[in-house]
Amino acid sequence: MVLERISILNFKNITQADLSFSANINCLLGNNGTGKTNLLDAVYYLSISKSAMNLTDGQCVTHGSDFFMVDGHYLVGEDERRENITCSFKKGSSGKVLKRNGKEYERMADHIGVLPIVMVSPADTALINESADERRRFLNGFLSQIERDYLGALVRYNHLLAERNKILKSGGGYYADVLTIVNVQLADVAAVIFAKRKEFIDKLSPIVSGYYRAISDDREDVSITYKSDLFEAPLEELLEKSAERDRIMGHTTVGVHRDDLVMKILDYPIRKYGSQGQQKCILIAMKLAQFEIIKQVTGLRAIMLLDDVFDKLDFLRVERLMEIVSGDHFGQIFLTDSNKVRIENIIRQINTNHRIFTVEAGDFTEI
Ligand SMILES: Nc1ncnc2c1ncn2[C@@H]1O[C@H](COP(=O)(O)OP(=O)(O)OP(=O)(O)O)[C@@H](O)[C@H]1O
Repeated sequence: MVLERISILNFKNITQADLSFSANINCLLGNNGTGKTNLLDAVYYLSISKSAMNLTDGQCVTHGSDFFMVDGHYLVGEDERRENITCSFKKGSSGKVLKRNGKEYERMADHIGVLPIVMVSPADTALINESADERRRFLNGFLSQIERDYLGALVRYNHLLAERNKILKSGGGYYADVLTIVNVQLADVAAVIFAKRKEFIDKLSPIVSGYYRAISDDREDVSITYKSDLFEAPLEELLEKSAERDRIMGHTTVGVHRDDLVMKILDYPIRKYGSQGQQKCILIAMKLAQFEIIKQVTGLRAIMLLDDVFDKLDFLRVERLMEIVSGDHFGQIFLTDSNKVRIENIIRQINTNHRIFTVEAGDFTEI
C-alpha cells in the first residue's frame, strides 16, 4: 500500500503542504519542533481517523484557524486500486467528516482496517513503563484493524462491565437475578475477546523474538506472553467465585479488562532489567511483528511510520533495522530524524528508492 501524495491545510503547525512520496523510503529531516511528527500524524489520521498523540480533533487545528483538512491519494493492494481519503474538521461543527472516494462514512469505525498503518513512536515506551491499560490499548488498536468483530465485542464488554459495576455499587433486592443475567452476557463476550487476544499473542510472540534477534544480531532473547484471568476458568465461573468480593469492592475484580502482556528479556521483566536501547528494540520488534500479522491477515503491506526511531539505538541496530524495513518484504516507510549525517549514511547503505524532505516551521522542502 502506498500513499502517493498528501495535501494538508491547517493541521497543527502545517498550514499548507502538498507532497508526493516515494513508494519506499521517505525521510523527514529537521530540528526539534519543526513538524516532522505532525506530518506522520496527518498520515495516521487518514488511516485511523484520529491523532496518534491522543489529541482531540480541535487540538489538531492550527492555532488561530478554525478547520483542518487532510487529503491522501493511495494505491492499495496487488492490483494497485486507487483510494482517496479526505478527513476534515471544522471547529464548532458536530464532528469530523471522513470521506472515501468522495463518499462520506456514516460510521468512522467502518474505515478502520481499510488502510492499515503501524507507527513506532517515542510515546511507545508507555507500553513498557506504564500500567496494563497501555498494553491493552495496543492490543485493542491492533486487533480492531484486522478483526472486524473485535471492536464490537469490546464496546459491548465495556458496556456490560459498566452495567455490572453499577449494580454492584447500588446493591438492592433485585441484585442477584440481574447480576446472573449480566454475568452470562459478560462471560460470552469476554470469551470472544480472550480467544482473539490469545490467538493474536500466540502469533505475535515468536515473530517479535525473531525480529528482536535480527535487530540485535542474535545477541539477546525476548518473550511476550499473555496474562489473563480467563486462563484459570471461563468468566462466568470466575464471576460466581468473586461475587462476594466484588460486592464488597463495588466493582468487577476479574475479567478481560485486567488482561496484560508480560515482556521479558533473557527471562527477566524488560521493564526492570532492560536497558533503554533494549526496551526500544523490543518495541520496534513488536511493531514489525504487527506489520507482519496485518500482512498475513489482510494481504496488505501497512504503511510504517518510524518517528525518532534511531534515538538510543547503537549503530549496528540502526543498520539492521534499516536493512529489514527497506527490504522487499516491507512497503512504504516514513521516518523522521534530526541528524542529517545519519540519514545520509542510512540512505547510502540501503540504496533504495527514497525521498528526503527537510522540515522547517511546518514547511517541507524536498532535497
Ligand atoms: N494546533 C497547533 N497549531 C500550531 N502549532 C502546533 C499545534 N500543535 C502543535 N504545534 C506545534 O508543532 C510543533 C511540534 O511539531 P512536531 O511534534 O511535529 O515536532 P518534530 O519535528 O517531530 O520535533 P522532535 O524532533 O522534537 O520530535 C511544536 O512547535 C508545536 O508547538
